[in-house]
Amino acid sequence: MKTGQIRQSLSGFYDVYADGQLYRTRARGNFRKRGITPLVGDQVEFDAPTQQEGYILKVLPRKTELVRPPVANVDLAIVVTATTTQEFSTNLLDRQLVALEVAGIQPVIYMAKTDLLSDEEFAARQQLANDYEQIGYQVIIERAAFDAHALAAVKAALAGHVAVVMGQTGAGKSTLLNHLQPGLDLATGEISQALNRGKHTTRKVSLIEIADGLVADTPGFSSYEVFDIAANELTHFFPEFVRLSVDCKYRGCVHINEPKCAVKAALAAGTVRQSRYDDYLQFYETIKNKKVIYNKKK
Ligand SMILES: Nc1nc2c(ncn2[C@@H]2O[C@H](COP(=O)(O)OP(=O)(O)OP(=O)(O)O)[C@@H](O)[C@H]2O)c(=O)[nH]1
Ligand SMILES: [Zn+2]
Repeated sequence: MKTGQIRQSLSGFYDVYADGQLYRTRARGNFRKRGITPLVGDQVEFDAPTQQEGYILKVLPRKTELVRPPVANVDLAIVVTATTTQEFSTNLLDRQLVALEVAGIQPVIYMAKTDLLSDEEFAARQQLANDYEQIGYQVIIERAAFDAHALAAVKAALAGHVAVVMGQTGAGKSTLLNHLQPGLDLATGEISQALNRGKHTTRKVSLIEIADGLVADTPGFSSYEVFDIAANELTHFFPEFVRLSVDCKYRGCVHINEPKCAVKAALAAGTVRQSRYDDYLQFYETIKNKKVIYNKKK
């Protein structure tokens, strides 16, 4: 028996990487009955008499599980964010960041399309990037799109991680992936369409090695409309609020109507970004109004 990682899945076959090579395997017959679908990214135990005829015996517990793309154990997401005025919104960025925080996936923000900005607009985006770095997020922003600096920064961020590239339709996900892996030849502007054809579309999903990391070759995207959390938990997914809230007077303070709230004090002092607080309030209301049922997974 060997242990390895599924690097590609295609029509019932799973290519498992172990000891420097790939083994083509299938899932055991009883997996389907038990409702187990191996995913790319899974760590598995398998038997393989030859490199062409292996069987997956067991899927080891997953750290994370994404639906789009269907990849397990992703621990990092490159959030491709188009910076042009028409496309950029802090609200969308914050929604993506909260969704990733909830999923337990570390975000890295990649500011795309900076070449389309005026110097003034670029300076404003740099300021914004600074604010997000203060919060604790890594932000990659370069004046020239896809120059050596920007790509080197992305590669360095990927090291040691299983990553996925995400972002809005048209943000530049495929373009970034193509730059990271020349030869990948993802059709730009077509990925979302392909994904939208329906959940039954069987797409090949692979993890590709880039520098010292692994990246899903299929970008992910989502509307990030609802978070699977209760409104009073939302504060846990704003890292700057987490740090401040130890000084809120009330335990469990949600920083809205409570007196002596450290988050509101920081907001008044200008150390918390107004747009972050506004987005927090909006998400809070959305979660409340949708009466999202809190179903804790563990
Ligand atoms: N000028 C400029 N154009 C870019 C940049 N990144 C992407 N684009 C263009 O923006 C359009 C959309 O880029 P894609 O890479 O297809 O975007 P995507 O996020 O993969 O989009 P979907 O597949 O629809 O989800 C394409 O026409 C790209 O050429 C950039 O950094 N600068
Ligand atoms: Zn508070």
